[in-house]
Amino acid sequence: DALLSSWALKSSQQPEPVPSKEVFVGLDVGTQGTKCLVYCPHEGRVVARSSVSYGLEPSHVQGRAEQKPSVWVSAVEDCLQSVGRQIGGYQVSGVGVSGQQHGMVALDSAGTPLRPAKLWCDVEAAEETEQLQTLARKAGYDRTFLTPGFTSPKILWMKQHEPELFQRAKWFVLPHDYIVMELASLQEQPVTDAGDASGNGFLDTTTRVNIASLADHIDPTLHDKLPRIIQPNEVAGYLNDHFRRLLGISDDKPIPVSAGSGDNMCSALGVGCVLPGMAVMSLGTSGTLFGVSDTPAPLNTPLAPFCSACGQHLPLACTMSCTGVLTQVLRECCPKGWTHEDACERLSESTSIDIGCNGLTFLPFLGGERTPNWPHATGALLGLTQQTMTNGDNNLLGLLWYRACMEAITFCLADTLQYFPSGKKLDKVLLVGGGAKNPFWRQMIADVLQCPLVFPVETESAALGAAFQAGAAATGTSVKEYVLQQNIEMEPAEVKPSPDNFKAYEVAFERYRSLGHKLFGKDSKQ
Ligand SMILES: Nc1ncnc2c1ncn2[C@@H]1O[C@H](COP(=O)(O)OP(=O)(O)O)[C@@H](O)[C@H]1O
Ligand SMILES: O=P(O)(O)OC[C@H](O)CO
Repeated sequence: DALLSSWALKSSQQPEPVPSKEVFVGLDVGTQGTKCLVYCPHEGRVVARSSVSYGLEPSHVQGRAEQKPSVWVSAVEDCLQSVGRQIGGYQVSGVGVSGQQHGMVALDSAGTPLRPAKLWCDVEAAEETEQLQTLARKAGYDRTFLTPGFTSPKILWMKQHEPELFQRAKWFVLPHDYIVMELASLQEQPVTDAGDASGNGFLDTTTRVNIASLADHIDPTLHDKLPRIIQPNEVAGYLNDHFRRLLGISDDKPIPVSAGSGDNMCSALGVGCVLPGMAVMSLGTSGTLFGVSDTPAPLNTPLAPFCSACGQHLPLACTMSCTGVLTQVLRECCPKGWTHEDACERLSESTSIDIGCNGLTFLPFLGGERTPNWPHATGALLGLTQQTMTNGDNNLLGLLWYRACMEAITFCLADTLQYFPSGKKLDKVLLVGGGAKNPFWRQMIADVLQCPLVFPVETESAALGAAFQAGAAATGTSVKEYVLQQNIEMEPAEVKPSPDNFKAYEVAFERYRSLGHKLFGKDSKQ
C-alpha cells in the first residue's frame, strides 16, 4: 500500500508535458568542412551542434580547386543525423543553408552533378575572366565585377574545355543552391538568393536580376539554366523524407527550407551585421572583410559589390590565402602532429622570433591570389639568413615560416581596408571563422589594424545566420527584423591593440607589400 501510494503521489506529480519548443537548423557548407547548429529563439541559444571536416586536397594542376558535391551531401547527412539525436523535446520548424560562394555546380536533367564543382579558389578561368570583363565593358555594364573565382568565367571555361559535358548541363547552381535542392527535392526548379547570386558574375546588383545578355555571351541557353532568385525570407521548398528521417522527425508537419545564401552573407546575419557601420573579418579557408551598406560598393576597387542576405549591399574583400595556406605550412613545415595551438604557444614563448619574423617575408599565394588580383602568383620566401638556418633550434625555421604566413595573411586582408568608405580607421572589428579562436592571431590582427577586436560567443556565425534566415522564412518576418530581434552575445573581453607593436608591424607590412608588387604587380616580369 505504501508503495502504491508513493507511486500514485509520484504519478500525480508528473509535470505536464512541456509543449515542444521551436528550433531552426542552420547548415554551413564550407570549403574544408560542414558545420551545423540548432538555434532555439525562445531560449535565445544554440541547443545542438555538429560538424564534419573534409579538408581540401591541393590539386596536381596549379590553379585548380575542385570538390565533389557528394562530399557536401554526405557531410550534411551526418550533421543532421547527429543534431537529430541531440534535440529531443524540440520541434524543428525550419532549415537554412549557408555555403561557400561562387562554386560552379553543373547538373544534368536529373539534378546529378556532371563533374566536381569548380570552387571559389579555382583560378583556371583567368583568361575567360578577362574575355567576359571586356565583353561586359563593351556592352556598357560598368558595374560588372569579375575575378577568376566567380562562377561565370568557370562556366565559359567548361564550355570551352568540356563542350560535350557543357551541352548536357541542365542547371548551373551554386554550392548552397545545390544543398537546398537536395534537401527539398527541387531538381526541377532550383532557386537561389540575391546574396549568393551576386557572386555569379551575371547579377545586376542594383536590380537583383541576372543580366540575360551577359549569359547569352557565353551561350544562348545559359540564362534559363540559372536558378530563380527568390526573396531573402521566402521559402524555397520543404524538407524531404530522407532528411526528415535523418533529423528523427516523426510527425508530418512540413518543414520549410529557406532560400539560404553565401557564407559571408550568412555570417553577417549571424553576427547581427544588418545595419551599416559594423566591420566583420572572417578567417576561414578564405579571408574576408566586409560590412553592410545601403548603397552598392564603389566601382573600380577590388571590393566585390555583393548583395547582403537581407536586401542591402555587402561590399566585401576576399583573399584566397588564409587558413588553408596556414594549415599547409603547419603540416609541411612544422614538426609532425603540431596543432595551430602548439605552434602559437611556442611562438608566444619564443624569445628568438620577433615581430616581422627576423626579416623573413613569406608571400602565401600558393594557389594564386584574388585580392590583389594575381591569379598566377605563387608562394615566395625572402630573407633567409645564416641565423635563420643555423640557430641550433630545430623548430626555428618552421616556426618562423608559420608566423611569417600568419603575418602575410593579416597584411593581405589589412591592405584591402583602404578601399572601404571608412578608410583605414575602424572603431572596432568583429572577428569570426575558424582562425578567430586563435589568441595569438587575435592580438596580431588588433596590432596590425590598430583597432579593438570583438568576438561573437557563437563562432559558427554563418551557420547561425542560416538558422536566423530559416526562422525569418518560417515566421514570415523580414530577415533584418528577425536578426535585430535576436540576442547576439559577444565575448566580454575585447582584444586591444598595442601601439608599440604597430611600428614593428608597419616595417614588415611594407616589406611584404613591396615584395608582392615587385614579383606579381602590374610592372613585374612574371
Ligand atoms: N586555432 C586556429 N588557428 C588558426 N587556424 C585555425 C585554428 N583553428 C582552426 N583553424 C583553421 O580554420 C579553418 C576552418 O575554418 P572555417 O571558418 O570553418 O573554414 P571553412 O568554412 O572555409 O571550411 C581550417 O583551415 C582550420 O585549420
Ligand atoms: O570556405 P570559406 O568559408 O572560406 O568560403 C569561401 C568564400 O565563400 C569565398 O568568398
